[in-house]
Amino acid sequence: MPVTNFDFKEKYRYQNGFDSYLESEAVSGALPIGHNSPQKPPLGLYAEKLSGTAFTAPRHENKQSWLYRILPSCSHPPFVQATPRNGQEPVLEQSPARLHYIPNQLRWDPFDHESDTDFVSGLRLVAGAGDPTLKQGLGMYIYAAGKSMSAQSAFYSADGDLLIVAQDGVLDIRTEFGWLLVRPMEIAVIPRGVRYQVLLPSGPVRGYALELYQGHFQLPELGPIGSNGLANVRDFQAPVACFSEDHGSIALDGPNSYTITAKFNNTLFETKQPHTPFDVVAWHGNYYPYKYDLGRFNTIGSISFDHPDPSIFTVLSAPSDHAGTAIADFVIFPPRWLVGEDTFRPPWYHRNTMSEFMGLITGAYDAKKGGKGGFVPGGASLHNVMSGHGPDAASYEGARNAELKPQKVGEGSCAFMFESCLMVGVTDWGLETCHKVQEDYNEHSWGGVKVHWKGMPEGEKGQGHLL
Ligand SMILES: O=C(O)Cc1cc(O)ccc1O
Ligand SMILES: [Fe+2]
Repeated sequence: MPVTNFDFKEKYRYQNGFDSYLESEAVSGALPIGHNSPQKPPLGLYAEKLSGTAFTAPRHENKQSWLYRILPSCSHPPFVQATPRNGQEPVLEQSPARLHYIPNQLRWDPFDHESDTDFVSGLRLVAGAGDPTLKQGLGMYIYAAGKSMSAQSAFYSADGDLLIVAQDGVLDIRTEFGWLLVRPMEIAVIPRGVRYQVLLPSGPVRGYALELYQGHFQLPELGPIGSNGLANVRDFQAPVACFSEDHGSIALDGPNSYTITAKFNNTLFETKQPHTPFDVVAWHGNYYPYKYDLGRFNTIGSISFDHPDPSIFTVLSAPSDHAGTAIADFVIFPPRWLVGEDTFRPPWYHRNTMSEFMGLITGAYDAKKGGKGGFVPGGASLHNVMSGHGPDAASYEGARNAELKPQKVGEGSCAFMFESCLMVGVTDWGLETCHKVQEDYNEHSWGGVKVHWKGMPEGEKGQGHLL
């Protein structure tokens, strides 16, 4: 029987901090002191470095971790392209030629739960931009899984960092660095290359994910807000080291074999090895998986007038090379007080040079009706570059006529947005195969917008500027 070092009370201990330099050892003395790679690391472990940036990246960007493990991760036979399992395959196709770039506003009904998939086979690329081979762009996913990944398996992506937004069901994520329990209203980030396994302790799961092909998520600058607010550094949680001792002694295809699946240029490859990939006894570094509870977000807004830009609700931001312009911002709309005087309080009508993919974790969104055919938990919308959008007609009329008392909006609800500076293409799956696109989205939302124009003031009638 494989031996693991955790007792269940200890399993979900975390270390706190964002982009911190952390260290953790499951057995005391496993971390070398004053060295990264001694001639013989403690306890007979191998030292292995995991780089999340170029060796020469500037210090403030540099990301790496040192793992002290029973066997190095290279000890496996060559990868071969994975064959479909029970016809259940993830939908990952992202060649720009296969994506549909369309200016229409799109909205999806809640995506289906699935029973036969695990986290990997249940990944569906809905939309994306760029190319993982060039380390440019991003992919936007829905996941729906009904089964845990096999205890003898692990997955990693060479394509990017994966931000997971849990919408329904609990994910128990075993990583090389230790465990993360991710519940609805929590998010997790699994950096490029980190091996992990997703277990479902309480049944089927569904949620959203964003894969970032370039750079890493950062906390947004706070500017005049000051040194606290929005997502605070100490509320990000990283695992503690936790390992299995199953270093294997039987044949590669024997019952004790571990399957490692790699996502490499949006194609899955597999290999089998006799030893567990979860054999990291200790680690130190600033390149690690982490989770964050969205309930801890310190929401900030206007206390005078006007509706501010949604950038004040940014949890994490992945910048492009151009200051202030993100490849991906992860933005949430949590419960908050609105007090603006003489203000139209919901989002204004707008067109944006950025593209906006939105999802709803729970509850309702203040600019859109819920219910059948509306914006519903587990569904999504996409307002691409310069596609006009804003409150649906009923929400507009409601807010236009509302008495402007202090009002708590979004109680018990949370919508989110993946906002990108890139034009986003939609996959065949997102447009056709999923059968969730709402054909009447425009009509349903804006078909009923009324004319409120009062006509030319008396003295102006008949003037030449009306053509
Ligand atoms: O379109 C949306 O619903 C998202 C959004 C919200 C907001 O408060 C301001 C701008 C914006 O794009
Ligand atoms: Fe918008």
